[in-house]
Amino acid sequence: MIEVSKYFLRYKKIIFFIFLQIVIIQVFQLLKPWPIKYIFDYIVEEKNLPLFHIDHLPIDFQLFALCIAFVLIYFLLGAFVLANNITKMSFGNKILNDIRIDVFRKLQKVQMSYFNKKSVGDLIYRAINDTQAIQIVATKIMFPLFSSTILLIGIFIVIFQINKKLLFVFLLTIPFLFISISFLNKSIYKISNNLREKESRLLSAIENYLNNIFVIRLFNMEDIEHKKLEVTGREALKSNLQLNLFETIHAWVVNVLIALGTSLILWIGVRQVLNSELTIGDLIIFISYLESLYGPINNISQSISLYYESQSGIKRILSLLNEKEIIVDGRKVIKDNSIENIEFKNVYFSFDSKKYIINNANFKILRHEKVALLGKSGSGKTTIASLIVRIIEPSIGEILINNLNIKDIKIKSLRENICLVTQRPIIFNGTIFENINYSNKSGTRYDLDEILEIVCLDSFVRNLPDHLDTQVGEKGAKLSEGEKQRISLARALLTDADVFIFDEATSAIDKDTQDKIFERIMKKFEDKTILYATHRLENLKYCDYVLLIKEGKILKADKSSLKI
Ligand SMILES: Nc1ncnc2c1ncn2[C@@H]1O[C@H](COP(=O)(O)OP(=O)(O)OP(=O)(O)O)[C@@H](O)[C@H]1O
Repeated sequence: MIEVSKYFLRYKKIIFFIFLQIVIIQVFQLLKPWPIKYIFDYIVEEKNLPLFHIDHLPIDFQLFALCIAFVLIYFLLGAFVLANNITKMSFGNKILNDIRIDVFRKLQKVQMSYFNKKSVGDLIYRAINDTQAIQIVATKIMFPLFSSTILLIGIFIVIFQINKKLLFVFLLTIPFLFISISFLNKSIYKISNNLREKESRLLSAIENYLNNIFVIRLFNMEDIEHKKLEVTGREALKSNLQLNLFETIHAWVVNVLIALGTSLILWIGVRQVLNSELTIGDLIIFISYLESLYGPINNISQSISLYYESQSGIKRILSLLNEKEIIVDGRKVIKDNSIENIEFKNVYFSFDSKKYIINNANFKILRHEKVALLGKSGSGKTTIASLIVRIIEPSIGEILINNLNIKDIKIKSLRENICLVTQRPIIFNGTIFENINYSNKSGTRYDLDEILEIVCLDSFVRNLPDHLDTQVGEKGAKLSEGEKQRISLARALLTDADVFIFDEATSAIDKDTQDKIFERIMKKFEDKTILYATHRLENLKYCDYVLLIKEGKILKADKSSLKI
C-alpha cells in the first residue's frame, strides 16, 4: 500500500475536496428522516415545532415548511452525490492514467529478456486490468470506507441519544457479521487471484491465435487451436463462476445477519412505543437509520472483499513497476554528427546466462566507414546491432562510443545519432506518408521525393490512386514484404542520424532493386557511418571491410579475401 500511496499523494487537494463532500453528504443522510419525525411528533399531535423559533406560525405553514425541508434535503443530497461522483470519477481516471503511463514507461526500460519471460497477453492484462485494481482502491475502497465510517459514527451518536438499549442490541450483530465476512473474504481472495491468472492466460491464447491465424489455416490446425482456446476459456469461466458463487453466498450471509439484527430491534422498539417509552417519530428515525445503518456495514464488508480482490492485481502491477533488470539511462549527450568511433571491448552476451551468443567481441568501427556484418543465420548479427543501440546490454565487457561507455550516454541521444533498421519491418496502421514521416518529430510535411527514389518506392507510390496517402492496413497488410522493408528504410533515412545500421533491411527485396538501393544509399550517405548485416556474399561489394561472425567470435576480414 505504501508504494501505491504515491499515486494518491499527487492529488492531495482533490482527495481533501472529496472527503469534504462526503462529510456534507452524510450530514444530509442523517437529516433525511427528521422532517417526518417532526411531522409525527409535533404536527400530528398539534404541538408547535421547537425548531427555529417558529412556534408562533400557523400549523399549516409549519407542515408546509417541513414538507419543503424534506424535499430540499433530498434535492441537496442528490446534488452533492452527483458532484461527489464526478469528482471521484475524474480522480479515479487520473490515477488510472498515471499508473498506465508508469507501466508503459517501465516497459520501455526493462531489459528485453523480460519479454522472453512474459507473454504479450499477460502484459496487456497487466496494463489494462491490473492497473484498475489501484483505481478500485481509490474509488471503491478508500472513499466508501470513509463515507461509511462517517455515517456509522453519526448514526451511533444519534441513536445513542434516542435509545441506548436498542443500540446495544444492534451492536451485538456486528461481530457475527465481521467474522463470517472475513472467513468468506479469504476464499474470495484465492479465487480472484486464480481468475486473474486464468484471464491473462486466455488473453495470451487469443492474442496468439489472432497473430498466427495464417499459419493455423495453412496447417489445418483450426480444430486443435479452437480446442485449446475452449479449454483455456472454460478454465477462466470456471473461476469466474466460483467467484460469483462466493460473492452471492457472501451477500446472502450478510443479508440474513442484517435481517436477524433488524427483527430483534423491531421486536424491542415496537414494544417500547406501545409502553410509551419511545415516540413514533423516534421509531421512524430509528427504522430509517436501521436501513441506512446496515448500508455502511455492507459497504465496509464489500470494501474489504474488494481490497482482497484488488491485492492480486496490485501485486502484479508492483512486480512489473519494481522490476530490477532495467536499462539505466546515461547522462552524457552525443553532439549531432560527432560519432568518431564505435568500439566493442571484450564483449560477451547471453540471453539466458548459460550460453554466450557473442563471445569476446573486439572491434572498432571508425567514422564514415562502410562495414558489412557477415554471418550465417543465427550467428548473432541482430544481437550486435541491438547491443549498439542499447536494446540489450553486454553481459560482460564494454561498448564505447567516442571512447565513452555506452551506459553513460543518454539513450535518447544515442538513438537519435544511431539509427537501426530492423530485419522485420515495423509498419503501423495508417498511410504510407505517416509511416515514413514517423521519425520526423517536427510535424512538418517533408517532401519525400528524394527518399522515395533512393529506396525505389517512387514509381510504386506514383501508381497508387492515393499516392502517399494510401492506407497500408493493420501491420502493413496491404503491402508486400519488400515494400514494407523499403518504407521502413525510408523512415530511417529521413532521420538525421550519424550512423545507420541496416540489419538485413533489404532481405525481401529482389537483387536488382536491392543493388540500386545500396548504390544510392552509399552515394547519398557517403559521409555517414554504415554497418549492414547480411548473409549474402554478393552484398559485400558496398563495404570497406567485413566483420565476420562465427560461433560468437568476430573477425575483421578483407572483402577480397572472401569469395563474392
Ligand atoms: N530473445 C531471445 N532469447 C533467446 N535467444 C535468442 C533471442 N533472440 C535471439 N536469440 C538467439 O540468439 C542467437 C543469435 O540471434 P540473432 O538474431 O542475433 O542472429 P542473426 O545472425 O541476426 O540471425 P538471422 O540472420 O537469422 O537474422 C540465435 O541462436 C537465436 O536463437
